Amino acid sequence: MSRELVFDYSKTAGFIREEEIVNMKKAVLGAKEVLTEKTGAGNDFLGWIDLPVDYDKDEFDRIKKAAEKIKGDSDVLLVIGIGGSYLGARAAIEFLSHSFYNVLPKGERKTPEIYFVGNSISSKYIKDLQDVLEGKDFSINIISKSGTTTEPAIAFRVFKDMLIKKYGREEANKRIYATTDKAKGALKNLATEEGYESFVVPDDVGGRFSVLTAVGLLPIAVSGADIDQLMEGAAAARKTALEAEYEKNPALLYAAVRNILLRKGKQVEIVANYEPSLHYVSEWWKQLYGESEGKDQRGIFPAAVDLTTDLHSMGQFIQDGARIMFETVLSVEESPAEIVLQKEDVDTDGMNYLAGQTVDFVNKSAMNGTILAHTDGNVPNLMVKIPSQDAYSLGQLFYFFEFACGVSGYLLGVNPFNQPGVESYKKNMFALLGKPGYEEAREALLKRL
Ligand SMILES: O=P(O)(O)OC[C@H]1O[C@H](O)[C@H](O)[C@@H](O)[C@@H]1O
Repeated sequence: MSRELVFDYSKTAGFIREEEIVNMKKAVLGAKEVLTEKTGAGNDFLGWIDLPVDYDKDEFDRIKKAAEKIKGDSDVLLVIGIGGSYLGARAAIEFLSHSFYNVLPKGERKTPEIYFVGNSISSKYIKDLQDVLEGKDFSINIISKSGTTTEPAIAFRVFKDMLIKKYGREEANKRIYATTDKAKGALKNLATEEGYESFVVPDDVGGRFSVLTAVGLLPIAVSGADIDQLMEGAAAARKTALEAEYEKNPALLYAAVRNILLRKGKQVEIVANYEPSLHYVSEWWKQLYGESEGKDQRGIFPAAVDLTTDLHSMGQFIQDGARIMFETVLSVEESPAEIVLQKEDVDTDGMNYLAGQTVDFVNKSAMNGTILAHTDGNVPNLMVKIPSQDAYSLGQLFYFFEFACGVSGYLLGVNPFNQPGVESYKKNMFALLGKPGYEEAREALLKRL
């Protein structure tokens, strides 16, 4: 079986004519050139394009060493970050690891349980996590490119304090790993002062494009996943994205098709998976496309469903509600597990007709049936075929989506690499929190509350 990721838009027939794809070629190749020649808006944030082949090898080795240390001295790794500083790692770890922490697959070495915190400001969540840590050895990976984001900074205060109480400051500092800017920001200053081992988020890589830097790689390595394979998969997808002709280039075709659909009024893209372990891949994708394209009153709204689960809740709307969406299915071609259904003596539940079939056959039948039902219901369908649930395939998937996102953003006419809109809530929050310098805004807001 081929190891290459496949983009299949054959189920858009009836919505898009092949001629329309041909007509987009010039614009897509133009957008690709703007991206790769670095002549467009946001061109100081394109470090991710060459990351899979041009990364800091010394740091990569340090990441592996740090991961080994954490595996050796910690039952738990806390990953503190938000947005692009946690979604990629979480997507990868859930995609690649066992679904549960309380069992150990045969022959596998126990790796630390990994919990994400700092991605919300929930007292209950923090307290519950403190309960989990009771009596356990743990380390912290605090991740913030800016080093000043409120949510992770709050969580870091709480868990750093817990770490120091448990181990004393000196040992605690050896259990803290800071991934941040190479020179600036509050976190960098703290890391320097306290002597935390530090990893760098390169200046020219924005948060949502940073999964293949230390941001993603350290937690992913701690989970036991193969980060060499991840980078190799990404390098393969990079080669295809840069070199393959338009007609055979998954990233370029995906960018073309979604922009054609948008221009036909399809303003929502629903990414659909059929594996619970892909839930956070969809979340990562939502940030990538939402922050990159949703600006200047433009963009496709990125949504996601977990199927078949959500067919029993959102399925009605997708099939029959306002016709504003298209669907992009993430299909894992080969399931890593095989469960065969057994025949029962008395067929009370009427399921004996499936005896001898695998659960994955049922899943794929549900998927194929749903795709046809949704296209019958006027929801154009795109498909991203992921060869298998391994690090190489995931590396390809990450890169494919990133490259397509850059091209798609330029096709749309926006700067795909900034996120000015995110600041608005922060300003209000700082004012309400009483942060120095926000006094005037505070007065104005309090009147409105
Ligand atoms: O890594 P940080 O600087 O803490 O940023 C974390 C996240 O929050 C910001 O507000 C941005 O909207 C995201 O793009 C970013 O990934």
